[in-house]
Amino acid sequence: MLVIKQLHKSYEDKPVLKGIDFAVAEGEFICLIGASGSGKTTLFRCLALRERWDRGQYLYKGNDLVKLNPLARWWQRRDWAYIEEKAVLNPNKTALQNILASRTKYIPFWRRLIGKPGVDEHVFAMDYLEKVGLLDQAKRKTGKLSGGEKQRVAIAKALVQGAQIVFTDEPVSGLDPRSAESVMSDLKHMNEKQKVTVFCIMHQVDLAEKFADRILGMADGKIVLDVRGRRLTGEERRSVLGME
Ligand SMILES: Nc1ncnc2c1ncn2[C@@H]1O[C@H](COP(=O)(O)OP(=O)(O)OP(=O)(O)O)[C@@H](O)[C@H]1O
Repeated sequence: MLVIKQLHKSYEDKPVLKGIDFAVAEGEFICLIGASGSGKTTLFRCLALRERWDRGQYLYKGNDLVKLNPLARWWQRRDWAYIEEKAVLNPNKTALQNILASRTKYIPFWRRLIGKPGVDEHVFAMDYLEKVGLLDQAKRKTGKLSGGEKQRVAIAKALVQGAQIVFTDEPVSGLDPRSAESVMSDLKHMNEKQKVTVFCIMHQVDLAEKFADRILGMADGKIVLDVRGRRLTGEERRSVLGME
C-alpha cells in the first residue's frame, strides 16, 4: 500500500533522515523505536506530509505523493490522522464536542451553520466514545481529562474522521502502566476492527512487542531493524537503544 524509497531530509544542512527505505501493507500495526534524536518524529512528519521531503519517492496506492501539488497533498492528508504526544484537543469543549468537530466534512453545511449536528451524528460520536471506554466522560471538558483519556479521545476522533492511516507520536508517554495499556488496546482495536494502518512511536519496547505486528528500529537517521511477530533480542535492543 505504501512504499518509501530513499527518503532524505536535512534541517539547516544537517542530515536527519539518511536514505530511508521500507514498504507497508494495509492494516499493519507498526511501532517505531529508537534513541532520542535518531529521527523518529522527523520520519513521521515526513510520512504524514507535514514536512517537505528533500529527496525520495513516496508511493501510496500507485501515486508518488512527493510529486503532488499542495492542494492534492492537503486532500490526501484528510484521510490520515496525526496524533501528537500531547493530543491536540480544544480544552474548553467536551469530549463529544471535540469529536463532532472532526466530523465537519460529513455534516451538511446548513447544520454546521446553525451549530446543530443532528441526532445521527450525535449517536455516531457517542458510539466511538464508547469504543474507547469514555462514554461516561462524554460531557466533560477535555481540559479536565487525564493524559490517557485525552489520547483516547484523540483516537476516537481519528476513528470518526474515517482515517485510513493513523500516525501517533509517543501516545503513552508519561502515562501510568494501566493507562498506557488502555491506550495501546484502543489503538490495537482500531487497527483490527477498522483495518486502520497504525504507525506508533514508542519508547517502551515491551509494549511495542506486545501490540505491534512489526517493529522498526531507527539509529542515526536510518532504519536499522525490521522485525515481525517476535520479541527483540538483547543485541537488537542495544543496536537501536544503545543500552542493556
Ligand atoms: N525543526 C527542526 N529544525 C532543526 N532541527 C530539527 C528540527 N526538528 C528536529 N530537528 C533535529 O533533528 C534530529 C532528529 O529529531 P527528531 O525529533 O526527529 O528525533 P526523535 O528520534 O523523534 O527524538 P525524541 O525521541 O527525543 O523525540 C535532532 O537532532 C533534532 O534536533
